[in-house]
Amino acid sequence: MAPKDLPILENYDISPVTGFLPAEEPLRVLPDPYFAPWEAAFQDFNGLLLASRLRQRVVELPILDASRLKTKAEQRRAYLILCMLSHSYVWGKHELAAESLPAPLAVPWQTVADMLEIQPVLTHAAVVMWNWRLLYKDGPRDLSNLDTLATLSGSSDESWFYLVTTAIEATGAPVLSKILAAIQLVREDNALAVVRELEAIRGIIEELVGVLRRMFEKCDPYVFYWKVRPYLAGWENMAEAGLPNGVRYEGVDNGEYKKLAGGSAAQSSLIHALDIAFGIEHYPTGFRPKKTPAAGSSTTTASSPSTTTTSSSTTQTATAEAVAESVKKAHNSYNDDSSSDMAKKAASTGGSTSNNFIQKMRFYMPGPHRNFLTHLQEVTNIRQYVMDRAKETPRSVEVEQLVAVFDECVHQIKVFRDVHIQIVTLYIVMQANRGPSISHGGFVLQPKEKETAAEHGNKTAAGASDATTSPSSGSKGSSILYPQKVLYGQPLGLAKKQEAGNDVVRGTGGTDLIPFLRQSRDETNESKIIPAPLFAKRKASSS
Ligand code: HEM
Repeated sequence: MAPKDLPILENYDISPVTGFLPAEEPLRVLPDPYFAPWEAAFQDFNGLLLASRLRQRVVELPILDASRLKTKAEQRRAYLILCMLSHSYVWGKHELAAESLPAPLAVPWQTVADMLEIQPVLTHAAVVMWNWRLLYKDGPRDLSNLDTLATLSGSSDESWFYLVTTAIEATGAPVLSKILAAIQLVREDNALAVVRELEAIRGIIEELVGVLRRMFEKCDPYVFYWKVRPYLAGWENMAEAGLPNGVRYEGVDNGEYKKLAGGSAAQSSLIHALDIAFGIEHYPTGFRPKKTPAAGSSTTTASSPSTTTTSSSTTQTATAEAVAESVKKAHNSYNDDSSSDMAKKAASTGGSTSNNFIQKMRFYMPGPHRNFLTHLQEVTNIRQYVMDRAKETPRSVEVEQLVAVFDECVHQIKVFRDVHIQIVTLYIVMQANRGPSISHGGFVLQPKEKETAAEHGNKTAAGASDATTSPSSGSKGSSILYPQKVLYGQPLGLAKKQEAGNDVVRGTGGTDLIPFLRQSRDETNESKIIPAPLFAKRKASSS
């Protein structure tokens, strides 16, 4: 049977030059004056939020007909506006979270999300891929020439946070054509040419690591954790933040609650494409399939996630639908299960599960990009080829080179994940452990804390204005000099101080963050053809 055709990037809304980023700069304003009320609210929304008047402004908005958005560029601009206004509305500024989103936002948001085949919740696509402009029109898409169109907090730290990620997408763009070229060369059994493509890919991944490291330069971890991250949160696993059921979208699906995860670069199709190209598989946290290191290679005893097993004879559309369904199932199932339950389930079914957080993140990508990943999964062959050639005895120089460069690529993805873990440790774990520098963490007091304060006869504690004499959940009194010692009960949103002795910090999807990220890194490392310890030894001796 003839192998399935390789995907053509342009058919999936992907540019060979800019990758998953649109080839043209995102629109700075919607051209149709009909949408002027949205643009006006968007222009003012940072100020309205600060003045606690955004919610009032939102309910005054008309319910506009989003089907009038004709081009993809217009739909993306509208989606960005509606994502930022809606997350600002739900989380507020020093306000209790709102569990109902008014129709002027909810109705068009759902319509635009359907048009883009994405979810009506803030995503990586909104804030990273469709939220940039070039400072100099003819300049590069890198950190010397990029600015954001909007931020939720109005801070340059938030801009940098998005722009580093935008620059990663731009830097990684050429990798997509090279992956496809390598797959074609494998089909032609042209090992030497595959080596050349992989060398180029290795160089690009190294560049990605370089850009990622620049996060530390201009994004302050405190600002990120306490002022930005709370707004990126979605409404899944947010009971503690006051949204146990998610958010009701008024005028949509009979006003049913939706539980949707918030924005995360785990939704970056670029990183998913690299994982697929190099055969890196991820499993639920706590569940690791057994490895059988044989002849310098490693194979998993667990069956692959469902996306890897789709028959290549099915039509592209049917396959895309099947996989969309499987991603949806992974999403729902992930919502229902804790990661340890999933691990048990995975173990009891011989490891056959696709309920991994990373897999679930495809649900939050734009439809064409998700479909591209599905197609790529169906044709990926590089890893299998390198493994097969590695079994040859004796190995030719060419095969030695092939194995070495394949492992170098995987190693760079592993280094990317190492740096990412350092970032998450500084930007999330350490901030959560230190606590906020104002005692209420910048969040509104919840009624029960006010009552508790009143019961204690401490009048000033009920207001957030005086941090010097307030009671806290943990310690007695505080000093304005050492405010980080004291928190008023549970602050809202994702930003919260860790309780002493509790070292579990959770991600937006409810994952136990560090074990999840470490496992993802280790799964990468273990995907080398030459087992990782041997690879390290060889690398040390060659340098
Ligand atoms: C301040 C910077 C960053 C922070 C604090 C951060 C935080 C996180 C967190 C908490 C997760 C766990 C999943 C979740 O709950 O969303 C995650 C996953 C992930 N992040 Fe980031 N991230 C940052 C920057 C980036 C950048 C620039 C990229 C580049 C594309 C990236 C790519 C990923 C990927 C691919 C995952 C999925 C896990 C994996 O594949 O190993 N992150 N990140």
